[in-house]
This record gives sequence, structure tokens and C-alpha cells, in this order.
Amino acid sequence: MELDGHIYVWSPERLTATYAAVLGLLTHQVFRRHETYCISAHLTLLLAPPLLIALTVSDSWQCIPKTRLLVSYAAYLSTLVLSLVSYRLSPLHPLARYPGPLGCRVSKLWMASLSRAGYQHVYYRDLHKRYGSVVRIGPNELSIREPSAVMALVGPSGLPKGPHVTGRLLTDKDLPMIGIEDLSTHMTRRRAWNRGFSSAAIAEYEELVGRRAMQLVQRLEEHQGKQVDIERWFDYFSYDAMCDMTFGGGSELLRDGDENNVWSVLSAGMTAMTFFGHVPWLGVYFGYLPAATRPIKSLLAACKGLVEQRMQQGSRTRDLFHYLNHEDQMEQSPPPMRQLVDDGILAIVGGADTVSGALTSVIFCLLTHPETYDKLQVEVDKYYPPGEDVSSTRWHRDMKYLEAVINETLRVYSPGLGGSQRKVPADGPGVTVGSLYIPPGTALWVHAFSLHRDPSNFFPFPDDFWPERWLLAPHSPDLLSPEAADAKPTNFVHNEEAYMPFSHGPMNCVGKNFALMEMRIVICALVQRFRFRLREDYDRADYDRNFKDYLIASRPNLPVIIELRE
Ligand code: HEM
Repeated sequence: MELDGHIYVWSPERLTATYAAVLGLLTHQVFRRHETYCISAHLTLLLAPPLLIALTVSDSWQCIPKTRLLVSYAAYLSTLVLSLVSYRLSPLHPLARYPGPLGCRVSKLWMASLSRAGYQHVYYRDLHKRYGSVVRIGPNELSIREPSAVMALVGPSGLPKGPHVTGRLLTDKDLPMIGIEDLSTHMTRRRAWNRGFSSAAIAEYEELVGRRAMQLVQRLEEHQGKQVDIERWFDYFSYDAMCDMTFGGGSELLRDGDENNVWSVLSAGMTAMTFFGHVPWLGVYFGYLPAATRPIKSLLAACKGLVEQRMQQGSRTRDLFHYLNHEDQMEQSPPPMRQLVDDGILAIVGGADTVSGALTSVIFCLLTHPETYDKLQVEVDKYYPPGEDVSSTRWHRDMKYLEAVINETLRVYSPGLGGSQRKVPADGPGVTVGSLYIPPGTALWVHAFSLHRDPSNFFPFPDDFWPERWLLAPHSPDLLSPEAADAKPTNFVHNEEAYMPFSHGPMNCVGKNFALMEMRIVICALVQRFRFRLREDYDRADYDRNFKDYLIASRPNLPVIIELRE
């Protein structure tokens, strides 16, 4: 280089640093355009270019000076990171118009580490309070609290699923249905599930749920006058019921207790995997470590045992497996074993954890709202007086107060706090919903907890349990006495567009109607037989403190005293 008549020759280190920086910028463009979970592609892009530069600049390929190698890697990696961060913070980024905290805009690792404490639902809600209905919660991710956008994003022609399940399960292969991002593959897989949860199929599951509910009642009767952790009993009930419904049996936690620690494996997995749900690529890397996948492998092995047993023994009833294995469609060949195992786990985990949590929250809400408890008791006594068979669902349709109690519990303490993750495909057009434009490649959460607790959707008492709001709702005025209807607050708001405990559309919770049936049967059975009390010194704030978001909400400890009703 010539300057003021002098010739300057760049030192090899300087030359190395410049080339490395330029390659760092180029590599950022490659990462930006091509998403991949391929670890060898990532490693090659991260490690090979600086080495090549150091080699090229050196005189001898046999001996590269250590400092040059160091300079090359330092310049390459720091330019790559700097370019990545400045782009994410710059007005050129497609999500630049959406506000959000700096940490979220820079890296998903920010939310990943925050999520470990279990309060990301509260964090997102606070962000919405601060920034509005659309918040940037990751470099390429939004949280949405806009009721009018719910149907467009997750409804009948909504977006495909997002990638968080890939991270949670530490693999991008053999995903259960809930994690399948490709729309048509998801739809194909969902057909068997839809048959397994048709009204006719659910009617056949009624009897087995009723039997398990009665077994739960009998086990609790043994603890009359004593204190129990009711959430543990719901864990046992829901796991046994899901195994019955999915495989025609295979679990006896209500009878034997949790000797194999099924529930601690499930809960530990949920907590640990929340981190990786935010950074799927890191989850996939982590999945290569044998120790990391041990809990998932033990679940797979247990479920494989159930599948094999079910295949050998068949089933006296039409269980969910009957449909998942295409036994109802003889012309279709059965799916591969791995798919049956993956979907079997999905049924048991997705069905047991959620229902157990929802039942625990119902009991907590009733015990902290004695007037509601009394009203529900009156309704249960009317339809299911002592001696009336609670496993029959014939009166459920008429039990409007029970429906209001369940709806309200699922509003305030929704087991799926985060709602649904979806993603605008990177290789297609962006999506416009009203004034909201979502660019290609953006992942998003339609955030149930924020929608459910927003005073502009549910008022008064948006944070409190108040089942009456469902009776005051415009579509059910005839359910209330004239005096009660007169008591309706003038500023009453009830926006069911914002209510989504089971999500919506063709990828919503396929087990919704089964879950509601299960909950109704158990609540009627318990209210008919028992009067529960909270332990005297129980601090009810503990419930909110321990109601944590690990995709499915954790179930706080709920110590109750059991009394038999005369
Ligand atoms: C109160 C209980 C339950 C709640 C609140 C709940 C909630 C949810 C939510 C929010 C989703 C995500 C849907 C989406 O991505 O849009 C989901 C998916 C799913 N749920 Fe549930 N669920 C419950 C019970 C059950 C039960 C009993 C089953 C029975 C097997 C079940 C099976 C599933 C399955 C298979 C999916 C994946 C659906 C798909 O990807 O197409 N759930 N659930």
C-alpha cells in the first residue's frame, strides 16, 4: 500500500485479521439465510474459515504461527458475533419495528436462561403491559396479546407449528405430532388422532374414566380426617386414566403409588427442557450427549413396553391405540413402531400432566372461594345426589355452574400458560393480520396467560377466580336470576376471542373434549363424596409462587384435609 510516497506492507497478522473479519461478515449472511440443525455444518462454518485464512497467509502449511491462528479465530468470531448483534439491533432487521428488551433482541439465550426459574409467563405479561400487544421476545420471535389476531394465527387457516418442541426433545428427528412443523405431514398424522377423539370414541372412554374416578374416591376415603397432597393423587389418577385410554391399561399408580418415580422423571424433564425450547439448535447439539437424553430414553423405553404389550395382548375396548395403529382402517398399513411410541408418549404426557394440573387448580380455586364451592355443591347435589352414578355424563350438559368453574379455572390457571407457538415459514411470504405484519422466518407465541389476564379482555377481577363472569357473558343471559343479572357491573368485559386454554384450529389440543369430560367426572365424584378443607396454616400465595411455566404448568403442592360428607 502506498501512502505519502512510502510503501506500507501489511503484516501477516494484520492481513489475517482483515480476511478473517470479511469472512466473519460473510458467514453471518450464510447463517441468516440458511437455518439448519446440522452440527457438522455449524462446526465447519465456525471453525474452518479462520484455519483456512491462517494457512493461506502463512508461508508454510506445516507450521502456522500460533499468534496468527489466534488472531484469525479472534477476528473471525468477534466480527461474526458483532455483525450478528448489530444486525439484530439495527433498524434493518425485519422485526425492528417491534419493541422488546435488549437481551431478548440480542439472543434467545436471554429468555432461555430467564425461563429456568419458571416465571416466563409473568415476564411476558409484564412485557406486554410495558410495550403493548406485540413484543419482540427473541431476535426472530414475537409474543402476541392481540385477541383479534388469535384466529388468524392459530385458527383454521393458521400458521404451522414453531420449533420449540425440537429443542425440548433434543432432536429434530422422529418428533411426536405436537412438534411436526410441516403442515401436510402434521395433518396426515393428525387424522388418526381425530378419529381417536371423535364423539363416538370419547363416549367409549367414559366408562374407564368413571372407573378410575371411583378408584380415586376410594383411595381418598382411606385418608378421611387426614391431610393429603391432593396434586399427587391427581397425578396418579390422570396417569392411570391416560394409560387406560391410550393402551387399554398398563399403569396402577392409584393402587401401588409411584414406585418407579414416573412423575419425578416427567417433572424433571419438563423443567430442564424449557431452556432448550428457546434455543432448539442447542437442544439438538445437547441431544448428542448420551447423559442428556437418558430421561427421554427411559420414557421411550417405558412407552415401547406399553406398545409391545398392547400389540401382543390386543385390547377388549377400542382405545386410542386402536386408532393410532390404524386398526379401524384395515386397508391402511400400520405406522412404524417409532411413530407409535412417540405418539403414545405424547398422549400420556400431554394428557396426564395437563389434566392433573387443571384438577389441582380447580380444588385450589374452590377452597379459596368458599361461596363458589357452596354453589357448586348445590349443583352437584341436584344432578348427582348420593347414590347417583357420577361416572355417567348424562347431566354434564345441564351443569352450567360446573362449566363456569372449569372455564374460569382454565382462564386463571391455564395448564398451557404459553399458549401456542407458530412460525411463518422462512421460504414463503410474510403474514399480515390487520395492522400487524409478521415477516417470513418469524416464530411467535400467541400468549394465553397474557390474553387471559388482560383487563381489556376480562373485567372485573382479571387476575382473580370469578366463575360468575361466564354466566354473565352475553351468550348466556338466561342462566342467571334477574337479580344476579342486575348485579352485572356496568364496565363488564368478557371477550372469549381471547380465551384459548386448548388453542384453536386444526393443530389445537386434540384431547380437549376428553379432558373436559375427565374433569367433570372427577369433580362431580369428589364434590359428591367429600368436603375438602385447606390446611390451616397454608399460605395461599404459595400456589401462585409455585405455579410455574415449564410449557405445561407445574402443579404446586396443595395440602388438603379430607372430610367425608354425610
Ligand atoms: C386441561 C387439559 C388440557 C389442556 C389445557 C391442553 C392444552 C393443550 C394446548 C394449549 C395444546 C397446544 C395446541 C397448539 O399448539 O395450538 C395442546 C396440544 C395437544 N394436546 Fe392437550 N391439553 C389438555 C389435555 C389433553 C389431553 C387429555 C390429551 C389426550 C391425549 C391431550 C393431547 C394433546 C395433543 C396430542 C396435542 C398436540 C396436538 C397437535 O399438535 O395437533 N391434551 N394441548
